[in-house]
Amino acid sequence: MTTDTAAPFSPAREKTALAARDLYRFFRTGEEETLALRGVSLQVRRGETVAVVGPSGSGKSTLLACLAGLDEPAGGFVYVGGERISHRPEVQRARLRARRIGVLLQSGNLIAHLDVRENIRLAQAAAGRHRASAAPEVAELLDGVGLSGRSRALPHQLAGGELARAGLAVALANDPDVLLADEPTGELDGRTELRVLDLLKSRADAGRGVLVVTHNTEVVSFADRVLVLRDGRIEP
Ligand SMILES: Nc1ncnc2c1ncn2[C@@H]1O[C@H](COP(=O)(O)OP(=O)(O)OP(=O)(O)O)[C@@H](O)[C@H]1O
Repeated sequence: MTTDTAAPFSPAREKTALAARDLYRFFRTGEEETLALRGVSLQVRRGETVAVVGPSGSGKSTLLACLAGLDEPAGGFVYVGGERISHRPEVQRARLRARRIGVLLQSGNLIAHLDVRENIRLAQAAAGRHRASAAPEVAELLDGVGLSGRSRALPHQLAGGELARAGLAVALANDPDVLLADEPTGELDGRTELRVLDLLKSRADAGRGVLVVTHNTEVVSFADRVLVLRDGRIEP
């Protein structure tokens, strides 16, 4: 493993929103070792939506966590917007993530005691003043996800679909280069699902990258490319 800052491949900033090369991730539980990722390479170009599908246990959540810099791969690299996020101290990964990546996990990304507006502002503050000043307005973000009028609601006051959309607004709070989402349409009714898919599409149309992990066939058919993960590898 090298920690060289020079790009070992060509995650050209102008074309590539996200690039991963040769990602390996092991888990050890007692005597048992699980190889969750076995050499995963992928790119998400600017303007592109990529869906990752695969059976349970194939490594999708592990991959998403490594791409987001929430987890460190044992080997390989992740670049976002041309900057390496893997193999950096946690504090640097968090800063880079706040500035460049929107992450929507199924576990949610909202702070329970803050209302929706405060959650968005917190995400913007985490990216620093410079970035926040260029970030979308709270009202614009909420309008985009169809939650105008819910800005003062606390997470526990939101229904499942509203919660998912509030999470999406937080993930988009800093106009990220790339949006990484785990089942973004998981709990949505048909109409809201279409709205979220439109929003993801408009992210890509605006030159950002979108990568979604999903089992939903609507989401799969809307993606520009589909990657199948099986036993920690992308199928050729
Ligand atoms: N913290 C952990 N400790 C031990 N093993 C783990 C850990 N996290 C994941 N694994 C193992 O790594 C493999 C990949 O898990 P992962 O959760 O990434 O799969 P997945 O495709 O997201 O599954 P699902 O669709 O069920 O969420 C599985 O065998 C899982 O048991």
